[in-house]
Amino acid sequence: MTIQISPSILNADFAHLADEAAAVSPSADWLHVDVMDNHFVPNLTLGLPVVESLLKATDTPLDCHLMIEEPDRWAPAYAEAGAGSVTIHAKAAGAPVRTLREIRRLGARAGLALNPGEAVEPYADLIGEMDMLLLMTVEPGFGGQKFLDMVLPKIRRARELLDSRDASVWLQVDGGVSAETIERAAEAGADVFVAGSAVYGAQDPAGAVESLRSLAAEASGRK
Ligand SMILES: O=C(CO)[C@@H](O)[C@H](O)COP(=O)(O)O
Repeated sequence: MTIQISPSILNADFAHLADEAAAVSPSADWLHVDVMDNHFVPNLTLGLPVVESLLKATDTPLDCHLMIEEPDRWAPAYAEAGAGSVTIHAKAAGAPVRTLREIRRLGARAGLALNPGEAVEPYADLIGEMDMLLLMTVEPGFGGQKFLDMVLPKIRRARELLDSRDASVWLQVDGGVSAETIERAAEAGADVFVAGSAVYGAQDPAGAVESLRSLAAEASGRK
């Protein structure tokens, strides 16, 4: 599995999203879009109209992370609009299997997300329904939080579980990922890294993406 970096635009300048996308586009594998509804998480960000505009403004595929209630109702529209990946939260979904299948049917990669305190084992039977498992390494809602080391054992368990069922499923981590923490997450088995402040807080966002990629590749022994 190759190392992939997905800069989070939560930490970008929302008044200049097209420019912010362009600032990482030579290096980033994805652009991570945090959709928050102020119900599932205590923050409100953006929704489908902004995603539709962003899709026209960049060639970098969008990795839409839905931190919303009723993802079963809303997720298909993001896939239909052209997002490359759509991730729903397991505990918010009433019918996760149906929704993951619908996301795939509409041509996007389907992701399932777990908060730091949620175990991975109850979702083992859903592995065949997903293209990516997202393990939050902070409580969802805000950028700039501290990486939670307590999630590392879960990353290791998830990696083993995924490899034993379907090694093609990506393992994403999101929250507090930086030059100081990415090696620990990569060693534990993550292969897709969301980074907000570590990229958009840097003088050279594209350079920061490349530095993170090198650190993760070195730590994991993968390219
Ligand atoms: O989903 C979230 C926060 O809920 C993340 O995507 C953050 O936007 C990541 O920001 P940093 O922790 O990297 O600053």
